[in-house]
Amino acid sequence: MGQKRARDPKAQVTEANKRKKAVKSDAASSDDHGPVGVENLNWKEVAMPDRMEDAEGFFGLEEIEGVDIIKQSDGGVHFKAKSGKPTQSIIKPPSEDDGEEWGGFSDEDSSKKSPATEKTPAATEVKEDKKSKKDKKKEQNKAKKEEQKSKEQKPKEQKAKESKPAQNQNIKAGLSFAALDDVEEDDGVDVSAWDGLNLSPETFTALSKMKFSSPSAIQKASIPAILDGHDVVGKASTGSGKTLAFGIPIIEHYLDKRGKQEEQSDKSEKNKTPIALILSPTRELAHQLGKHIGELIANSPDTNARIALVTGGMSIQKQQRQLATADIVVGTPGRVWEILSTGTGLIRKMQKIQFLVVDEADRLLSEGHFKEMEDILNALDKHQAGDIADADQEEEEEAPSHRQTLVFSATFHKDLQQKLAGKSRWSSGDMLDNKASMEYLLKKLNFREEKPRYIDVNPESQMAIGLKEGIVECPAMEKDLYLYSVLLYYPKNRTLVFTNSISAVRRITQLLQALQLPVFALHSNMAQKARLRSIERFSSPTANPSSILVATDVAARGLDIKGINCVIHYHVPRTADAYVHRSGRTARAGESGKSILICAPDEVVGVARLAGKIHAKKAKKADGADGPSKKVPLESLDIDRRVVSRLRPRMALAKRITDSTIAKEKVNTEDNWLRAAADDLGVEYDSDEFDQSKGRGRGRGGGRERRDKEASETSKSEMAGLRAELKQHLSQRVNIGVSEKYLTAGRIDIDALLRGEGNDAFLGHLDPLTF
Ligand SMILES: Nc1ncnc2c1ncn2[C@@H]1O[C@H](COP(=O)(O)OP(=O)(O)OP(=O)(O)O)[C@@H](O)[C@H]1O
Repeated sequence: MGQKRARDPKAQVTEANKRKKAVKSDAASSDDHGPVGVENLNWKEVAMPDRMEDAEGFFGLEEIEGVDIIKQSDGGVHFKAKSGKPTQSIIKPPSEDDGEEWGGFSDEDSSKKSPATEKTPAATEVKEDKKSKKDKKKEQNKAKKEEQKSKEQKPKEQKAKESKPAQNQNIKAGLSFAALDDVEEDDGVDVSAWDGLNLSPETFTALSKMKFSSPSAIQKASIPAILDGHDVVGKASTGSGKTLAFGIPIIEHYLDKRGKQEEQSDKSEKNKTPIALILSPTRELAHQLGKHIGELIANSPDTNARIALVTGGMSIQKQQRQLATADIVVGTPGRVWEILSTGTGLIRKMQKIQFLVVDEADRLLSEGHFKEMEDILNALDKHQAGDIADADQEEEEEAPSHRQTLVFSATFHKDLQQKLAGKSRWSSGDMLDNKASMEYLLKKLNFREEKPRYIDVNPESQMAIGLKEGIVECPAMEKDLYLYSVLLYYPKNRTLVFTNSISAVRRITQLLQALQLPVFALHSNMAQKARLRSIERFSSPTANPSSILVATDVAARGLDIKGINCVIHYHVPRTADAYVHRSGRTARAGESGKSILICAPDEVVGVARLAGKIHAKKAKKADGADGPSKKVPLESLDIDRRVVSRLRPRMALAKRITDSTIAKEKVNTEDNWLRAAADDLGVEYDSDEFDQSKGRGRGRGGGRERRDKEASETSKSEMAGLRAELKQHLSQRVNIGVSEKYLTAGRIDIDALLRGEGNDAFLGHLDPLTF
């Protein structure tokens, strides 16, 4: 099997590589050996940003330097290397032959392959004698490892050549371009800590290249159980590697299945069925899951598993095309169901999946996703279902599921946890309330085993080990000021600010922009491309290290952005789970991070209760006492009063600018709306008359309307004045008690100031916050 895999590299890409090899020697010697053809020029692949993966039909880009183009009298074009002789090639109109670069998503030439004899990975597999299966696999792995070792001893040059096909294959899979950078094979780390997990050499190589030297606790516990064919319910803290806990076994299954198909010469694209459906509650998370598993594939030699991303906000036709040849489908329930229900036979294909993964299960199985989840789960288990028309008419028939169901989250509320762990019985009854709906969906998951393996690697704490939690108390009307102060206290931190509403995201983003901070917004009313763009700008390694993302809870779950040092809860989260997930955007994968709640006095009691709930087990253990501890593990952070008072004038100006901009936008939108309505009714619209009639109405909201109106009436010159004044403030450091006349009077470390050390937002000594 190993040999076959070694032979498998895609002919197309190998061709391209051969071409490149020829080019390099041609180009290098063009001076000596005469002209080179257009296809033989020294083209270099251009690394594409991740978001290009969504560009319709855009496959890749190559560039070339140092070539002169000479026009001929017959209309042809010659090439000449700048320092060399003219070349002979003539640009031809594109012909079919020129299409060799384009592979798209159905790039394999299925006509060359023998017809498929689809072998469904059925429940019988799990009943196989596990011991003999394991022994067999161990032997295979040993052989494969030896083969891999001998490969690794090949000269570096040759290895580099071999790594190319894997790169291009993954471009075909439409995933992370970031992962496609050339990785030197000997750049990997020692991965012997993964030895006991019975993984393939391909996965070992990928883990080594990804520098994952050892499995996380959830990976160590879940991977063997999943490889052994069990249903698994996995609970582990945020950022602890749950994605690969199910991603690795899926890829292992793919490699296994591909091996079997190779043995049977069964490679038909047409009869291909996906092996896994991974459901996620948000689009961003689905993209990230695809990207993360895509990186594993990209780093795994000769592995060409294809991932289809099926989320809203993107072209449905493209997703349908991708889905037809996908090995792994990652999506949000709404769009997945939208595509499945188009009646093109996809349901029948999806019924053959080996893995159903429900990520962030407590969210997916609760309100909001009920209808689509129910539809998807029903469709997966319908007997002989072809398309939705058939499915609707058929009698619902329950059959034991052949697939494995994998359910993961950092939080499972108690009831769900007990049900999943098989500790309490399903109740039948009224399906209308939320709890009953969840129970109903749980039953619909249709585990293949009576009791799934329940793996909880952190029963005591849901929070990441490296996370510090703090609380800043402030007057209710001064949250903006305190938020700004905290941001200035931690100037070189990448910070995620959570609010409870879209309008707050908009307002705070504008406010911080007015204060010249590098800030981006994320909420569900933004267009999908804008959402992804915000995340990309915020998370890019080249982004400002002080970048701020202001978001609703759409960013609370699952998002894995490297280098977030600080999470600020501008609004107190509505539930304890939301607090856990929001805070979990920092201190990931063993890193450290801070989570800071900004609290008005009347929110403090609720916050203490919330924190007590989250830390109850840990506190109980520490105290050795019964019941929740009174000690709340949130550190109280004291913001220096001088800082607050010195920042007040800036904030007042920034607020006036922001309020006025927002009010103007609102008035314009309202005005446009009323004008359109008046047009529709065929009446004349008079804004003054309308304002007067509004003014006659009394009651709630009148004050705000008046304020909005006043703000919207700030003239252009007033706005310019406000902006100039604010600019003036922002051009100076915030002086916290230093005489600027006598800088050398001893209260300031001049050397440090000249070296640019310390917090350059302030002038004078500032005690750092206690964590
Ligand atoms: N074995 C490992 N060693 C080091 N880093 C790892 C390992 N496995 C995964 N990671 C990294 O850990 C980070 C978090 O992983 P992942 O997103 O899967 O966490 P999670 O448990 O799903 O978090 P959440 O609950 O927030 O969704 C990722 O950046 C991933 O690359």
